[in-house]
Amino acid sequence: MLIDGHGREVSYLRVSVTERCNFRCQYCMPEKPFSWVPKEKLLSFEELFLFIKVAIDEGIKKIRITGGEPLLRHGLDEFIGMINAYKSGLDIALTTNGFLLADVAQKLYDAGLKRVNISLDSLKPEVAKQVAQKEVLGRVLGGIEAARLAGIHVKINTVPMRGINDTELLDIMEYAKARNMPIRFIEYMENHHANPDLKGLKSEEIKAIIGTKYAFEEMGRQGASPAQLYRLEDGYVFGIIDPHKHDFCETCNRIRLTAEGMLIPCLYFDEAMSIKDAVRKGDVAGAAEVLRTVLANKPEKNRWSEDQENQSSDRAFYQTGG
Ligand SMILES: Nc1nc2c(ncn2[C@@H]2O[C@H](COP(=O)(O)OP(=O)(O)OP(=O)(O)O)[C@@H](O)[C@H]2O)c(=O)[nH]1
Ligand SMILES: C[S@@+](CC[C@H](N)C(=O)[O-])C[C@H]1O[C@@H](n2cnc3c(N)ncnc32)[C@H](O)[C@@H]1O
Ligand code: SF4
Ligand code: SF4
Repeated sequence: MLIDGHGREVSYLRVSVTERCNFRCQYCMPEKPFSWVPKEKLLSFEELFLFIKVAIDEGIKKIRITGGEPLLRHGLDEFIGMINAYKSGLDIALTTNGFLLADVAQKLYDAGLKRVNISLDSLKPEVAKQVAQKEVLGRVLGGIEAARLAGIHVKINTVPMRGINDTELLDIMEYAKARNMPIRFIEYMENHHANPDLKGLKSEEIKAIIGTKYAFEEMGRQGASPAQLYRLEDGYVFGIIDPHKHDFCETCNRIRLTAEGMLIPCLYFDEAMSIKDAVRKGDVAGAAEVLRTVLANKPEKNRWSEDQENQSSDRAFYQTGG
């Protein structure tokens, strides 16, 4: 079992397999970065897998593949197959923008992927284009349908933004509800890489919008999940991820690994330690040592939750994987 310096059990590893992306979302990567990490600095799937095995042996039970856009990396199905074959009963999931999903959904399912979280910020082609700065909606919706058809459990992620998609939150929720897919509204997390003019909606505002049409009751948070859950009268459950609240980090159970091998203890802060040397030498004990050190130094909470206005993180979401 992995316990961090604040006594929290850490059992969830998020692995970013690339920082590159085919979208330029306003809240994440509105402009192409000055340079990408050169290929030789990225860890191969074999190197990532070496660390993942160490992490599983130490107590990781849930692994989420993310990015950048993870489906840009070729052979992702084989990578998932490797993890799936290593230990039974792991919760293996993917977070994707869905654009490239339709063609690979069945292969991913066959490799062992049972859950996918797909970002959907609008059901209007022109608004989706405004957010991602590319014509995307048709392919994203196609990806969602293909994943469902393949038998993958789909969850929708939506970032509510003032003046962009705030009039559509009910429609997006109803789209998810009609397909029996859970939805999470994610509060925009201020970061220095995003469009500086962007304003996110806070949890109270999101609830007020849903409340104009539906009555719902608060269910609290489930286990270590960051989402606050709400149940409509007909039983449908929606969630809000609210990192600006103080209680959000109390049950944090996760760490993040980037495509170049930086192990990140918290999404907000810049601190990280590299596992690259250890895995490139095949040094299992060294990799386990880095893991323990990072856990010992995991921050108690982020700074989005502090009372000052405009707390903004230096971390790029496309590098950490969100
Ligand atoms: N601040 C903060 N935000 C998080 C954290 N984990 C997830 N989020 C936010 O929630 C978004 C959605 O997360 P997903 O990638 O769908 O993963 P998840 O919420 O762990 O998904 P499930 O496994 O389905 O519960 C992330 O991209 C972040 O924006 C966290 O530890 N801290
Ligand atoms: C960084 S993306 C990576 C995976 C994939 N490209 C995608 O968009 O789903 C993971 C998640 O982070 C969320 N995200 C990115 N930047 C964010 C921000 N500034 N605030 C809140 N959520 C953000 C996205 O909406 C997405 O659900
Ligand atoms: S949120 Fe995902 S899809 Fe959008 S730019 Fe970031 S990594 Fe790409
Ligand atoms: S912000 Fe940091 S401490 Fe809080 S839940 Fe996310 S990773 Fe954990």
